[in-house]
Amino acid sequence: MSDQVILFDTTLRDGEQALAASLSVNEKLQIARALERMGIDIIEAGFPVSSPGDFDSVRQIAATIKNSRICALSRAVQGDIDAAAQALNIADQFRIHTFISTSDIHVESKLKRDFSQVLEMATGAIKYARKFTDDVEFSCEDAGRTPIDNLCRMVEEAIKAGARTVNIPDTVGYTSPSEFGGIITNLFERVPNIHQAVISVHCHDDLGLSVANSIAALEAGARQVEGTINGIGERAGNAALEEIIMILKTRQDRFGLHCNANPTEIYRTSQQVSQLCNMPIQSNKAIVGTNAFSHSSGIHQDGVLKSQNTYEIMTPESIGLVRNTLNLTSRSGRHVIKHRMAELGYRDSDFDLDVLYERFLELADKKGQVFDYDLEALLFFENQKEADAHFQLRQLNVQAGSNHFATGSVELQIGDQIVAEAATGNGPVDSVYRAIERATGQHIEIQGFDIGAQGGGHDALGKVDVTAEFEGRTFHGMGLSTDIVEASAQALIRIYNLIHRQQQINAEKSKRAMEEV
Ligand SMILES: CC(=O)SCCNC(=O)CCNC(=O)[C@H](O)C(C)(C)COP(=O)(O)OP(=O)(O)OC[C@H]1O[C@@H](n2cnc3c(N)ncnc32)[C@H](O)[C@@H]1OP(=O)(O)O
Ligand SMILES: CC(C)C(=O)C(=O)O
Ligand SMILES: [Mg+2]
Repeated sequence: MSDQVILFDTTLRDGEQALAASLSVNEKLQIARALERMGIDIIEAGFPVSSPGDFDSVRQIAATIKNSRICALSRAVQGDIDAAAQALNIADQFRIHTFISTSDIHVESKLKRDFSQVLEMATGAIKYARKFTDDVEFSCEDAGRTPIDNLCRMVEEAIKAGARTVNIPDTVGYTSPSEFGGIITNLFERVPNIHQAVISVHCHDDLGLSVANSIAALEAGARQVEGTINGIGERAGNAALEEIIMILKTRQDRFGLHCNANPTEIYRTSQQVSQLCNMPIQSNKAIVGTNAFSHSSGIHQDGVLKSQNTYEIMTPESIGLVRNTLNLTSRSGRHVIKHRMAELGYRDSDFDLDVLYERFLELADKKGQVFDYDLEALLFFENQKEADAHFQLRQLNVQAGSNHFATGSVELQIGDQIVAEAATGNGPVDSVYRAIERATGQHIEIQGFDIGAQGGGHDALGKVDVTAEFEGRTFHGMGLSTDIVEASAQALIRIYNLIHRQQQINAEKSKRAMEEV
C-alpha cells in the first residue's frame, strides 16, 4: 500500500457552512490560492446547486487554480450533479463528489427511504457523475453510525458503480479512535474490491476526536484525509488539516506516511482563513494558536534556553512563523519591508510594495514600532479594498465625552458625488454610524459588532468586525485603524459596498431574465 496521503481541503465547503456571513468570490479565491500554494491535492470549492453565488465561486476557482484539483459537492441527485459539472467543466480535470446517508437514523428519519433505495440512488448518482469525469468521489454520510454490513455493501457497490474515492465520514463526530480505525480495518478485510478505490476519511469534532480519528483511519489504511484550515466547519468543526499535516511530518518515524503539503505555508494560510472567515483562533490551539510556541514557566524556559527541543517537538519556523530580528519603524525602507514579507512567506505578487509601504509609514508614524501582525493586517485590509468601491470614507470627525451625546460627522464619496452628514448618537461609534446612514440614505440592520486589538499595547491596531443582514443574507465587513471609531466606520462602509455589489448582481440578473421573457 502506498505511503502517500492525499490531502483534501473542504474549508470552502464544509468550513463555509459554519460561517455567519458567506464569503465573497474574491475572498474564496484568496483562500483557494493559499491552499494551492500550500500543496493541497484536492480543494472542495463549494456546493454549486445551493446558490448562484456558490456556483459562480466554484466556477471562478476552477478557472483559476491550476496545481490543486478542484472538487464540488452534490447530493445523489442528477440536478445537483449537473450543477457541479457545469461549474467545474471550465477546468481540464476536476472531481465530482456525491454523497448520501447510510446510517439507519438518516435513511429512515431524514431521507424517509429504505437502505436498498439509498443504495440505488448512490450507484445511480455515481454512474451519472462518471459521464462528466473519471474522478468521482462518493461519501457515505454518517458512516460512523452505519451498521458495518450495510457500510461494506455500500462501499463495494459504490466502487463497482465507478467511484474512484470512497469517503467514510464520521459526520456527527461520534466514534472513538479505536472504533473508527476498526471501521476502516473492517472495510479492508471485508470489501473484496476495496483496493480499486482510495479510501478517504472525513471526521467532525463533536467530541474533540476528529484529528485522532483521522490518524487512526490512516493507520488502518485510509489514504485520503479531509479537513479544514483551523478546523472550522459545521457545529464543532472538522478535523484541522494543519494538525494532520504536522502530525504526518513530525511523526514520520511512527506513521511512515507522506503528504505533498509545504508546512511553511501553514501559519500564513491559517491567519488568512481566520481573518477572512471572521473566526478567531483559540490561543492554545495546536500548531497555529498564539501560544503554541511560547513557554511560560521557569523550568520550561530554562530547558528551551539550554536546548530548544526539550519542550518543542517542532519549530515555529517549520509552520512558517519566522522570528524577527529587525525593528520596523518609520525609518525603515522598502527593502526591509519586502525582505520581511518574504520571510513571512509572501511573494512579490501578493502585494503592491509601494502601497504597502505607504500604509506602513502611516502606521509607523502613529505607533512607532510596526510588528509582523501589523504588516499582515495591513496587507489583508488592502487586499479587501476595491479601487472602484462605490462608497468611500473620505473624512470622519467625532466629538465625545463622558457627559453628553457624541456627535459624529462624515464625508463620503458615493459614486461620483461627495456627501457630508452629521448626527448625534449614544457614543462615538453610534454617532458615526448614524451619520453614515444619513449620508447613504440606507438603513442596514447590524447583527454583530466586535472590537479587538491586533497585537498588544495601547497603541495596537484596532480591528472591528461587523456583520449585518440585508434581504436575508449576512455580510461581513472588517476595519483596521489605530482609531477604533475609524475602524468601525471602515467596517460598515465595506458592508455598504458588498450590499451595493449584490444589488447590482441582482439587477443584472432580473434584467437578463426580463430579456429572456
Ligand atoms: C453533512 C453535510 O455537510 S451535507 C452538506 C450540507 N450542505 C448544505 O446543506 C448546503 C446548503 N444547502 C442548500 O442550499 C439547500 O439545502 C439545498 C439547495 C441543497 C436543498 O434545498 P431544498 O431543495 O430546499 O431542500 P432542503 O434543504 O429543505 O431538504 C433537503 C432535501 O434533500 C434530501 N437529501 C438530503 N441529502 C441528500 C442526498 N445526499 N441525496 C439526495 N437527497 C438528499 C432530503 O431528504 C430533503 O429531501 P425532501 O425535500 O424530499 O425531504
Ligand atoms: C458531505 C459529507 C462528506 C460531509 O460533509 C459529512 O458527512 O460530514
Ligand atoms: Mg462534513
